[in-house]
Amino acid sequence: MTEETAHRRVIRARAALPATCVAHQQALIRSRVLALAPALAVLTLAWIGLDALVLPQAALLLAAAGRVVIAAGLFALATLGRRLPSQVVLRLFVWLQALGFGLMQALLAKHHPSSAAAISYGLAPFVIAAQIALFPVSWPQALRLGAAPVAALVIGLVATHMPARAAAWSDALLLALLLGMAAWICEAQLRLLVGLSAARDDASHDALTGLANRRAALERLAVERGRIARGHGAATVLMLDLDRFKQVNDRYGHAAGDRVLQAVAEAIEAELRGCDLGARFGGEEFLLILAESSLEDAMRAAERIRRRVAALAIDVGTATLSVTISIGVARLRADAAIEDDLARADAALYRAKTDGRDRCVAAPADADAA
Ligand SMILES: Nc1nc2c(ncn2[C@@H]2O[C@H](COP(=O)(O)OP(=O)(O)OP(=O)(O)O)[C@@H](O)[C@H]2O)c(=O)[nH]1
Repeated sequence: MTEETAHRRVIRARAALPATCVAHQQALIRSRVLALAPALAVLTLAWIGLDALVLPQAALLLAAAGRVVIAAGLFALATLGRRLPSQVVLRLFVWLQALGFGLMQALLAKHHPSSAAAISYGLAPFVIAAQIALFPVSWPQALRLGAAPVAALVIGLVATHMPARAAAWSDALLLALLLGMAAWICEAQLRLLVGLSAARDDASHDALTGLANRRAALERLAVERGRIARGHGAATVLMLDLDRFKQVNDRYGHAAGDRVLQAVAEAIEAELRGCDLGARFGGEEFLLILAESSLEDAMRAAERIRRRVAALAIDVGTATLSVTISIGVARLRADAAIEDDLARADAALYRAKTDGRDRCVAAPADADAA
């Protein structure tokens, strides 16, 4: 199963989980398993020292061999986990421990009955249940993961012939309680993550148009400029402004103006590639950052956007409106401040306005150099 498929499954299971949140969730799950697995492997090996204090020689050999196998599995998971979907990594993590320690207890019970209940093995289901609580997954997912410690407990109880005893029922009850609490904590973590993702989204997006906001655009400009300064590629900025937009507000009202801004934003978005960024930079001003594009590429893109917007028929309830835009285009330069390049794009936009609007103009220095 690919990471993409695993993502889709999670989204289906939790319809409200936004895609950005799923990415954070997957990253958290993976990083926690990759941090825990080697630590548990070392602890598992170190426990052989304690086994030596309480187990007879023959049982000790079996226990040590089992612990080495489990630790090797955990180390392997820590190494290979980066290449597997994080949901798979998490399932392997809990089932490896559950089956490993459960089978260990069963083997010890078979060959060395008095050693079976000795230190640690009986604790494994409870420790695994507590570990599940460390992951931000939905409560149904947490309960499904809970099948692993339940299996470990059943194997242990059957192997030590305890099912009929009161202690077995209290173990089962304790495990159910722990799993319920783990599921609750998992769900709480997931909700926190959803809230955090939404807050991050709000901080970087414009609420009206859904485009990036000014802050996100400035951050992206700094990244692009850094790339250019290191000699990687070229980038351009497009400063875009609606023509005579005040008249739209004055004639049709602010709500109609907002609808126009949304329609223009959609048109812009439709023309951008995945590597570009479209941002609402001010009231009716947009800033587009085109990655890996020369001035000629940018002028072609600007013209496409201008034509697309001019062709819009925007239904604002009381009327269907057409609007035009003017665009100033400038290259990002390695040896200039970002503010200077923005000022050049702005100057080109001003030229487009004074030349009659509904047109694209390249910044003078770029046009000369091109
Ligand atoms: N509906 C709406 N209007 C906005 C928003 N932000 C800014 N505006 C309006 O955008 C208009 C900008 O008008 P001006 O700067 O005079 O420019 P213009 O009418 O577009 O004229 P030119 O740019 O010269 O073509 C003002 O009426 C602002 O109130 C917004 O979020 N929603």
